[in-house]
Amino acid sequence: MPGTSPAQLTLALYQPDIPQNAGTILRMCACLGFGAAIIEPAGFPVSDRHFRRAGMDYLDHVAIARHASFSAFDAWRRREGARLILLSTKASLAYTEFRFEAGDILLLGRESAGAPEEVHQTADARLLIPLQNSMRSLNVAVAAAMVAGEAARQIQIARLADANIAERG
Ligand SMILES: C[S@@+](CC[C@H](N)C(=O)[O-])C[C@H]1O[C@@H](n2cnc3c(N)ncnc32)[C@H](O)[C@@H]1O
Repeated sequence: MPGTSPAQLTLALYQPDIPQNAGTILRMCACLGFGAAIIEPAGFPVSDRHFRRAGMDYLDHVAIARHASFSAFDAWRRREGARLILLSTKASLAYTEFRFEAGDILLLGRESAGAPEEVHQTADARLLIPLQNSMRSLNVAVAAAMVAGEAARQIQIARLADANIAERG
C-alpha cells in the first residue's frame, strides 16, 4: 500500500488493459509474497469478471497499491527508496545481466503500447528479455514471471551469502 515499505520485490503494472493478465500477475504476487501495484488508469475495474476469474481467491491475499498516476506512483517509490526497474522490448540490457536487490520494483508496460518515454526516462534500469529475431514481445504475465523469478533467485542467494558470513563471524 502507498506509505508502507515495499516487499522484497514488488511488481507494478503500468495502466494494464487486459484483466486476465493482471489477474494472473497478481495471483503470482500472492503466491510468492511479492508486493503489487497498479498505476491507473487501468482498462478495467477490479470487479471485472475476467480479472477476478484469473486472480481467483488469491486476490484476497495480496495488498494491491493503486496509484492515481505515474507521478503519484513515482513519488511513493522514491520516498521508499526503491529502485524502478522497467521491463521493455526497447531495452538493450538483458535481465540476466542485471544485479537485482531486495526492495526493487519491477514495472511492466501496457499490453497495447508498453510504457511511455517519461517512464523510460525515470526508470533506474531498463531490462530486455532477448527474443528470437522477428519475435515482437512476450505476454506481459510471462515476462513478469521470468524476470521476477530471476530477481527472487538473486535476492535469495544474496540473503544466504549474508547469513553465511554472519554465521562465520
Ligand atoms: C505485450 S508487451 C508490450 C508490447 C508493446 N507493443 C511494446 O513493444 O512495448 C507488454 C509488456 O510486457 C513486457 N515484455 C514483453 N516482452 C518483453 C521482452 N522481450 N523484454 C522485456 N519486457 C517484455 C514489457 O513490460 C511490455 O511493456
